[in-house]
Amino acid sequence: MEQMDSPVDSSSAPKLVLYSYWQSSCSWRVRFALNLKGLSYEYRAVNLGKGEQLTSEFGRLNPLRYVPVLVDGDVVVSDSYAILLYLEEKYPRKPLLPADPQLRAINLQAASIVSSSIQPLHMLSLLKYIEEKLGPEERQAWAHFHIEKGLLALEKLLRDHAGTYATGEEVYVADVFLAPQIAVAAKRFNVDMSKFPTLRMTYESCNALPEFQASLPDRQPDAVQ
Ligand SMILES: N[C@@H](CCC(=O)N[C@@H](CS)C(=O)NCC(=O)O)C(=O)O
Repeated sequence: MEQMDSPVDSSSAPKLVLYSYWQSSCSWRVRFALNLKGLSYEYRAVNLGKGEQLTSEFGRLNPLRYVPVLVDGDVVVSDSYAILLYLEEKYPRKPLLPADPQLRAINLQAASIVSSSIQPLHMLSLLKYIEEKLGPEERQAWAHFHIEKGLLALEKLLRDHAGTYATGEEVYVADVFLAPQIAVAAKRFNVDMSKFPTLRMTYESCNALPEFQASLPDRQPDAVQ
């Protein structure tokens, strides 16, 4: 596994370690959140293509064998949703959840739709399985159907709350989960984002942020150009 530093400020201690894969949207969420909070971290690449998640070393960190995993001293947290909530409590600067209960619930709901009802239905291992059992066309049709279903729900959820970002004028956890998901939908699965104007607009706002730019897959140390 490669070890490199993230491009963000290096003043915070103790040093956080993020196990990540450049193309993983779940890892991307955490990279974006760490950057928004201005937290520096050591990047440890886990090459999912080469099966490095299956090593016994990685299995000790996350028995589910998925990235991301965050290590903060003695604390090991896997699952991007749990990591986000951990970061929010441990490092409250630049809050990623709003104080208003309704807005907070909408942010959590949006993050949950991405992490429970979209990404798990197009994850690599599942799509490989579908392709093996049913063929490449079914793989693409399955992914498209579930991504569009989730994005439509998000479009409806957010259209009355969005401002520059998903729930107003501040970047919150809804954006942290949405922006990588939108990029993957459009670039990897050719989803037509013009059907989701609110989501597309929030993506463009995130894309303009240096914290998001630094979290892009091809800016990571393990990226293959
Ligand atoms: N709910 C988990 C999902 C983690 C997950 O699915 N990670 C993917 C990359 S985005 C993975 O490690 N896949 C490896 C595999 O499918 O073998 C999270 O949000 O962190």
